[in-house]
Amino acid sequence: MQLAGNILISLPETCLLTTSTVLKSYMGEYIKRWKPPVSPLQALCSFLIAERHHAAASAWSPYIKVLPTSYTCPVYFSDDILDLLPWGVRKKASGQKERVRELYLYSRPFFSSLQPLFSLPVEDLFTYDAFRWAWCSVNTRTVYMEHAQSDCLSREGNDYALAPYLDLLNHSPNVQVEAGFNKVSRCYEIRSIQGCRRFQQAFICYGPHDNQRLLLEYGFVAPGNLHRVVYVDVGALMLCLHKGDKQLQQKLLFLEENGFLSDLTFGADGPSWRLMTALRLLSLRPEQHASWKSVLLGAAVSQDREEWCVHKAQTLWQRLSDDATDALKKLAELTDSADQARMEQLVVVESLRREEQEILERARDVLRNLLPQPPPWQQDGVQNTGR
Ligand SMILES: C[S@@+](CC[C@H](N)C(=O)[O-])C[C@H]1O[C@@H](n2cnc3c(N)ncnc32)[C@H](O)[C@@H]1O
Repeated sequence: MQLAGNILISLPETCLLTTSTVLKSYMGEYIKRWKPPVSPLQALCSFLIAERHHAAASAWSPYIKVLPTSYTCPVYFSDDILDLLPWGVRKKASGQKERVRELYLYSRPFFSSLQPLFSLPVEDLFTYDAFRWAWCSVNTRTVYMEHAQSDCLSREGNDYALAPYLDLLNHSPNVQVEAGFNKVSRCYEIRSIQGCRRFQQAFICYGPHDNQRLLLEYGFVAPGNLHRVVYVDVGALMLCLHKGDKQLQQKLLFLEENGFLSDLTFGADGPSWRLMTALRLLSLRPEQHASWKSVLLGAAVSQDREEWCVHKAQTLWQRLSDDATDALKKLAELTDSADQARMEQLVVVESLRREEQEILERARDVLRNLLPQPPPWQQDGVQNTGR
């Protein structure tokens, strides 16, 4: 039985951990005094680290105790595991790791100012490891809740709320919910719209995310995700292009200016429209310059250019497929000597790569059908009788 329209969970405002909680706490005065103001994210991370240290003495202890002690998000990955990711998400993950470390280094003077609150040296408490844990706790578990800007905090987004108990809900791409703070009941409410069934595990949807985004932000992959795709990066695209094309740079610039050099993908239903459109533009001969604009609007130019595009898509497909197979081989080698934490990270990466392989398998069949089929007597296993 569907639970459409029913409230799945309603959490009173007093149970939410937000920047208001932090500003009203023992840490509030320190934050208010600090210049330039710390960001809402820094404030929440600092508070989580301090509360974890206070253990049973903290009012938030029942919550902190059930938080994961470590995460399978890429900020925890060592370089050899990052190297197993597809190019685009690897680049984003490395950037994210760098930003978290920079934020930690930037926050250290503020952490030092908190020394009067602790008997232990703050350097032993506010370590990079603790900061990374707090950052992942905020990044993977907060719900969106707008707050009024506070003069004591920097102007960066102040829309985080840690919501104990409510944050136990896992993600499913197949459900629809409505979530938000109800100003009348003063509760954070999640209402089921579609996909939740009585007596079954309740899921919520974190957003229409593909698997790379889920891995990057939440440290997991959803098998069979209806938003799953395999990305084609510009580097791979360049490798399969004809270097003798004198208009190549001009074409690439034109594609970039029109937003056609990103989000080029293969899905289970084959190469995306954007990928085929970019290839179509790249396929044009010098004398077809007049067709550039119409191609971006979806026009096909000629049968031989269409075939060129499908062949290039097949070359790209092969590269992506080889890359996934290669990564899975290397992954198997690392698994042999992995401890539990690394093993959990490898399982997530393996799951991403296997999903990729499955998408590509399906895309291959679609690609085959895009080429004109040879007459029956030229197909494998069919004898031409000469009649
Ligand atoms: C808001 S928490 C959900 C509760 C979490 N499962 C727990 O036990 O604390 C988000 C985290 O749960 C995990 N998660 C959520 N949905 C998942 C899913 N469909 N499959 C695997 N892990 C999932 C991921 O580790 C993610 O970062």
